[in-house]
This record gives sequence, C-alpha cells and structure tokens, in this order.
Amino acid sequence: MLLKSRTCQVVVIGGGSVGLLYAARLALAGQPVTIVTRSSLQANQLNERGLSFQKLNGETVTIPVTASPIEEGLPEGNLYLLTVKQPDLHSVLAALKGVDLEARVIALQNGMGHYELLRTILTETQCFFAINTEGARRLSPTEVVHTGTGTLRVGSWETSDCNDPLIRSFVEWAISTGMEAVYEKAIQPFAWRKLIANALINPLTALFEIPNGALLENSHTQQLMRALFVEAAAVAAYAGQKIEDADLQEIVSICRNTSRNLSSMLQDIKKRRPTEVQSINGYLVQVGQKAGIPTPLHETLLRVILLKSDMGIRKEGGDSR
Ligand SMILES: NC(=O)C1=CN([C@@H]2O[C@H](COP(=O)(O)OP(=O)(O)OC[C@H]3O[C@@H](n4cnc5c(N)ncnc54)[C@H](OP(=O)(O)O)[C@@H]3O)[C@@H](O)[C@H]2O)C=CC1
Ligand SMILES: CC(C)(CO)C(=O)C(=O)O
Repeated sequence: MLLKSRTCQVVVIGGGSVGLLYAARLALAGQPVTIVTRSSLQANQLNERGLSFQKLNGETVTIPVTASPIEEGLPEGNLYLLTVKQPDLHSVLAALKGVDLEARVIALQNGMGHYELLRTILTETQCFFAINTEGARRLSPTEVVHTGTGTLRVGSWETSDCNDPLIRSFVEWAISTGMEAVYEKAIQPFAWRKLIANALINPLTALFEIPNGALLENSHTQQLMRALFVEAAAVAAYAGQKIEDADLQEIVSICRNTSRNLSSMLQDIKKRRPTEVQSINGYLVQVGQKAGIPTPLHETLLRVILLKSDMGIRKEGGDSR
C-alpha cells in the first residue's frame, strides 16, 4: 500500500500514456486508484476490460481498474496525479477547484505555465510538481507500454522543507517499486532543465518522426541540439538558472535511456492532436523576447511544429484514436 498509516485514495486525472503508466503501477502495488478520463467511452472500456500494462521487460499484465469520466466530476481522493497535457489544463480547472484542502495535487506536465495556472485555483500547500523522465506510450484507450526508465522528482515549486507526509509516502512508494524517485526541496530548477531537454528532443523527434535514441545517431541532429541548447541556456540564465555543459550531457542520457520512446510531441503529431510546443519552445521564445535574448532556432522550430501540427489536424480532422 502507498500509505501504511492511513487510507490513501489516489486519483489519476488523464488516461493517456503517463496517466495509465502510473495508474497501472499503483494498481499493481495494491493501491486503490481511480482514473479520470476525458471520455465516457474510455472510462467504460477501462472498467470493462481492465488496463493492459506492458512492463519494461516485455511482460504484459491486465489489471482491473476503476475509471470515471471528468463530466462526473473528480472522485474524492487525497492524492491527485494530474497527467493531462498543458493545452488541456484549462479543461480540468473547474473540477480541480473542488479538491479538498487537505488533498495534494501532483502536476506531471512538461513545459512551463502550469505553475502559474494551477496556483490560481490551488493553495501552495495543495500544489506539487513532478519532473518525470520515464517513457510511456498509450497503444489504445486500455493499453499502455512502459518504454523507458528515468527519474521522478517531486516537490513544491519553490523551496520547501520536504515534510509533506503524503508526498513523502508517494515518493517512498515509487522507490519501493524500483523507480528512481526523489522528494526535492524545489522543482523549479528541474523544471527548467526538463524544459530545455524537451525543447531539444521533442520538436526534432516530432519533425523527423524518429525515436529519441535516433537523435544521437547523426552528427547533424547532434549539432542542432547543441545550438538549441546554447540559446536555451542564455534564456534560462536570465531566469536565474545556471545551465552548464553537464545539463547537455544529461539530455544525451535521456535520449539514450528512452531510446525506443516516441516523444510525447511526436505521439501528438502522429495522432493529429495539438502539441505542447507553445509551452516548451514557445515559452523560451517568450521569455527570450522579454529579456531581449534572440532565440531564432527555437522560434523556427516553434513555427515548423505548429505548421506540421495544423497541416495534420486539417488533413485528418483530429485524433484518430
Ligand atoms: N509520454 C511520455 O513518455 C512523457 C510525457 N510527459 C508529459 O506528461 C504529460 C502527459 O503526457 P502524455 O501522457 O504523454 O499525454 P497523453 O496525451 O497521452 O495523455 C493526456 C491525457 O489527458 C486526457 N485529458 C485531456 N483533457 C482531459 C480532461 N479535461 N479530463 C480528463 N482527461 C483529459 C487525454 O484524453 P484523450 O485521450 O481523450 O485525449 C489524454 O488521455 C505531458 O505534459 C507530457 O509532456 C513527460 C514525460 C514522458
Ligand atoms: C523524456 C521524454 C523526452 C521522453 O520521451 C519526454 O519528456 C517526452 O516525450 O515528452
């Protein structure tokens, strides 16, 4: 069980790649968990068929789970894992407003902008953030594959004393399942580093339609990544973040550790859904403009991905899942 000393009810908001990955692991560990989906169809399918989970070693298990659609509101819980993408956050704000003051919400988004948005409806004490470098891919509304190992860092946005019992239990549970998980004093510095990793990996993999590992197989993509890194590091410095060469090496490690993974941006392009590029490269461009720091490469990638996404969505008329 996640919490030994008291009953913990976990609610995973979003039945996508990351949401299903965490729901599967929690359910496998015997932790009561409810998945809140966008559609009633997915909730019904999960309730009827269970969740099929392919582990890293290739073994597939089917786990009984409970799911309900967001239109029914959020089930009562004390730990909410928020796994919708940045552009969809607005659609869950009304439901999140009703979350109990004693409950905790962990937001697992890539990119930036979610902190400011969530703080408009949640208190500092309710609101936690996670930076997750694990890879997951949803194959269908009831099937998810764990595609890569990584680290899960959880904490408050700005410096805290790491004393929240529920968050501590969640991190201890994650460690007990074999994950590399850390309760961090502040997530903001990690969010910046993850932002830069995503600003390099996601648009390039989405543009060329290649898995993360393929970025390391070609000197042109490697040179592009370095040039994008230099631009992003200058913007981060303006925001008070000291980005070093070791951070670029870390991005290379992410590509290696999730080499088979199709980045979330590539998955969006393939499924003809809006991407998070505005919250990733778009955020760097926006801060760069404010600071007077040129970001021509990020701006170009932003436009190219927006164009590619628009063209796909218009051609096929949206999500084909
Ligand atoms: N996939 C990965 O490997 C990684 C992803 N991330 C980050 O994690 C976050 C989640 O990514 P990922 O899981 O890949 O994204 P997905 O698109 O696979 O999943 C998001 C899910 O949220 C659901 N959703 C959207 N709006 C609502 C709503 N109002 N109520 C309930 N559910 C809703 C979507 O429903 P529907 O299916 O109906 O559209 C979808 O199933 C992103 O910020 C991503 O960048 C971080 C690390 C790795
Ligand atoms: C870590 C990585 C790059 C895994 O693909 C990711 O965060 C994403 O796909 O959005």
